Amino acid sequence: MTSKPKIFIDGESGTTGLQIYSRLNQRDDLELVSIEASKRKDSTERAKLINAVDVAILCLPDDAAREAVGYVNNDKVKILDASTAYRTADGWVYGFPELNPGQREKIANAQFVSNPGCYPTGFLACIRPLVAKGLLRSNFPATVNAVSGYSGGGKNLIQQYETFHEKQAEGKSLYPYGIYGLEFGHKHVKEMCQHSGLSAPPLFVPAVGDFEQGMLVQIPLPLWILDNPPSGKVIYEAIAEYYQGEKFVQVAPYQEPTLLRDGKFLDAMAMNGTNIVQVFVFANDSTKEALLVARLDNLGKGASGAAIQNLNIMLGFPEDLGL
Ligand SMILES: NC(=O)C1=CN([C@@H]2O[C@H](COP(=O)(O)OP(=O)(O)OC[C@H]3O[C@@H](n4cnc5c(N)ncnc54)[C@H](OP(=O)(O)O)[C@@H]3O)[C@@H](O)[C@H]2O)C=CC1
Ligand SMILES: CC(=O)N[C@@H](CCC(=O)OP(=O)(O)O)C(=O)O
Repeated sequence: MTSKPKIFIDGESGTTGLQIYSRLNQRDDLELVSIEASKRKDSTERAKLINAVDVAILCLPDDAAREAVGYVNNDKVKILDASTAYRTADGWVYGFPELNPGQREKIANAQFVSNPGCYPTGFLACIRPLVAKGLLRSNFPATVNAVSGYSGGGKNLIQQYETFHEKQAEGKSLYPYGIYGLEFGHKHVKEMCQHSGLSAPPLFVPAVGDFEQGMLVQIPLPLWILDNPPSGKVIYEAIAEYYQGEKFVQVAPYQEPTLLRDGKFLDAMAMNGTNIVQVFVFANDSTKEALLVARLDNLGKGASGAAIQNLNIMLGFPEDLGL
């Protein structure tokens, strides 16, 4: 590798691509290679650039990402894919460094790394430690209720919301909070199942809200269905121990009311602009109920921040450079 690694972002003008670009553009330890605007979707030009850099970051819809991977003919080029296309594929390393012991080393040594999805990042951050430590059996029937800011839907959804905001005075309406994915089988379910270690797919109900960025992922735990239900404190301590020393996965103090706005509300936007996913454990031992919540910026640890963290690992740089 050259002393200044070359990076190409395919999809540089999309929501995820732009955020990666603006963070990398401030660094002088990398050389950003850009495609001419008029050739943005020109396959010959894209293929040429992909094979001419040290790392190509794909910030594209799934089909275009598959196309880009098909162009790779240089085994020295590393690919970091932000799309859903390869998150459960053989031959790819899952880019969630904190998820399992040894995951960082796998990312560092891989040619092909898939950047995790925003919702799966929240789900996996909460559930993986409990499955890995045997506190939840692998056939636990997990459910996930989650809300994302509208930037989670990329340029198209952003434009729909922004158009609505501009025309609001004319009485036009757009959903302030809407659940979706009601046919089930959302594109993230397989990813959540495979990387959590659960044997059955979680029942996942995503939602979008009228705020641009931010995300809450909730996993209710009806502990009374378990033979030996752990207490809330035991769950908290298991997760806190799993992520001890991690900078970008932070476990919030147990049942700490000052973390709630007005002592009541968990604000979806509090991690915006950071690469941190926060994990919360709420529980009532007498009713044997618990709730795990992850809070993250869907474009931070849910996309662009995670991509930069992975890029740093892939290049052998300190993991938190530029974050
Ligand atoms: N938004 C989010 O919160 C997250 C998104 N992701 C993933 O990142 C990827 C990109 O998403 P996002 O940034 O939101 O999407 P956007 O729609 O905002 O951006 C996608 C970009 O890809 C470009 N593009 C589409 N087809 C091609 C092609 N054939 N060749 C070159 N460029 C192309 C688009 O250009 P044009 O607009 O001109 O078509 C656009 O600039 C997706 O796979 C998504 O799943 C990951 C985590 C979170
Ligand atoms: C609000 C919204 O529409 N969100 C998108 C998920 C965001 C995304 O593109 O998925 P990744 O994070 O896996 O890339 C959706 O549900 O399809």
